[in-house]
Amino acid sequence: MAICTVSSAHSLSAACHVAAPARAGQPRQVIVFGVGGRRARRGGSGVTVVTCAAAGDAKTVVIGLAADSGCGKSTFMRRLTSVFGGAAEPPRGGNPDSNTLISDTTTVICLDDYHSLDRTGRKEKGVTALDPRANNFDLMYEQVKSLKDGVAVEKPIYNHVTGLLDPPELIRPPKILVIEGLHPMYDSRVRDLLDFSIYLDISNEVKFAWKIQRDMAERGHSLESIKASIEARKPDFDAYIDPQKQHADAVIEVLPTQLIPDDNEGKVLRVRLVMKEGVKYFSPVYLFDEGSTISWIPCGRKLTCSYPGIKFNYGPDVFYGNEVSVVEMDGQFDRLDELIYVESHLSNLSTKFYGEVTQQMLKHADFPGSNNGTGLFQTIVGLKIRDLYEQIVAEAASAALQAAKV
Ligand SMILES: Nc1ncnc2c1ncn2[C@@H]1O[C@H](COP(=O)(O)OP(=O)(O)OP(=O)(O)O)[C@@H](O)[C@H]1O
Ligand SMILES: O=C(CO)[C@H](O)[C@H](O)COP(=O)(O)O
Repeated sequence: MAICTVSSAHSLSAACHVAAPARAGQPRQVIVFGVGGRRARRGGSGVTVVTCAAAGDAKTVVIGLAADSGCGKSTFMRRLTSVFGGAAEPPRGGNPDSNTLISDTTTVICLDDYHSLDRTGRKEKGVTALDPRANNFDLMYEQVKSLKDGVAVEKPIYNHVTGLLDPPELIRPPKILVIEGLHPMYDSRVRDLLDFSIYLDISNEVKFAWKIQRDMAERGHSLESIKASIEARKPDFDAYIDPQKQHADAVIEVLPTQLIPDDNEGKVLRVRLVMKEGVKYFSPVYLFDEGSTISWIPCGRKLTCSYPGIKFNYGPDVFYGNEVSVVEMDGQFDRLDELIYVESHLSNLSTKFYGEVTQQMLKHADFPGSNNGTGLFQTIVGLKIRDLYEQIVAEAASAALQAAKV
């Protein structure tokens, strides 16, 4: 057991580095005397015991998922956690309005919890939740860093029911931490902590159609109020949220179909999976032949398609100055069990067995987007994240073995 003093209650992870040199296979405990910080000000003793990870332990892998509200983040998270098995649930016995979801492998935290202004505060100051001034990026950085370093944190909770900031909840370092919300890639310090980042890019037309579906059909909002809310958010969305996509390792773009001329129903979608080249532990998926440019209509004997059919495109491209590979699917599946035919023509899927993508899609056939490219590409990215995690763990284990030999 080592002893040290830190200048802020949020620097607990630093204590692990200064007080006890890491040894392979040996977790260490450090007693920390905090000389300031919130914990001490709240009347706490200022003394904390921190358990630090052993050298060679895989650090928490951190994934960032950015998107506007109502753009499918929760649906994507359900697909991702399902890839690892086990159900994701809010912290047991905690705040019923917690935004956190915990499963055996993953903890998903919602960055709305780092709003520094509550609903009334934003109204008084005339700022939206998308505005960086309504969010505490220092705390976001410190807590994500602590979790990545293997140290538990007391994370605030933004209560969407009351619009207030509730007392914090304890978050322990998981194997995989997903930070989802409006700003996972906005602050460069937080961005640098991410092992992989995804941006869900929903075009305005489609966002509007989904908002109507949820907020009008399911929540009783009027068409006018939905339009007004989208319009009110747009300037801040364009200024602070949308630019984050240039930093993403994978972008899922959701656009209106090009198979139906002047379609304005927004039911059939064209979805593009844009994958950055050269990202550590991530190799882009391809269709038929890596690096080539391909247009493929799979409809016919092996894939049933009704109007307007299905079209895939694949090829290299440049996205915000970065080399990327893009797989695109326009249209929707009639029969999900036939998806295996499409899956067998895609390579680098990081599946563990033949047909795993199809199996995952069939398992969640009731999730929104299961009959089109949104569900398909979210599932594929979920498998890629599992693969990335397994590579990082294997590398850490091999480093620990090396260290033990030395
Ligand atoms: N792939 C999809 N295809 C069709 N509709 C979708 C799709 N994904 C989401 N939706 C629609 O958008 C709504 C919001 O989805 P979801 O709850 O996953 O988004 P969210 O980003 O987590 O939202 P919020 O941040 O507001 O909680 C769903 O109720 C559904 O109507
Ligand atoms: O953009 C959002 C992310 O979910 C919300 O609008 C923001 O968190 C504010 O929430 P609420 O409208 O419940 O006060």
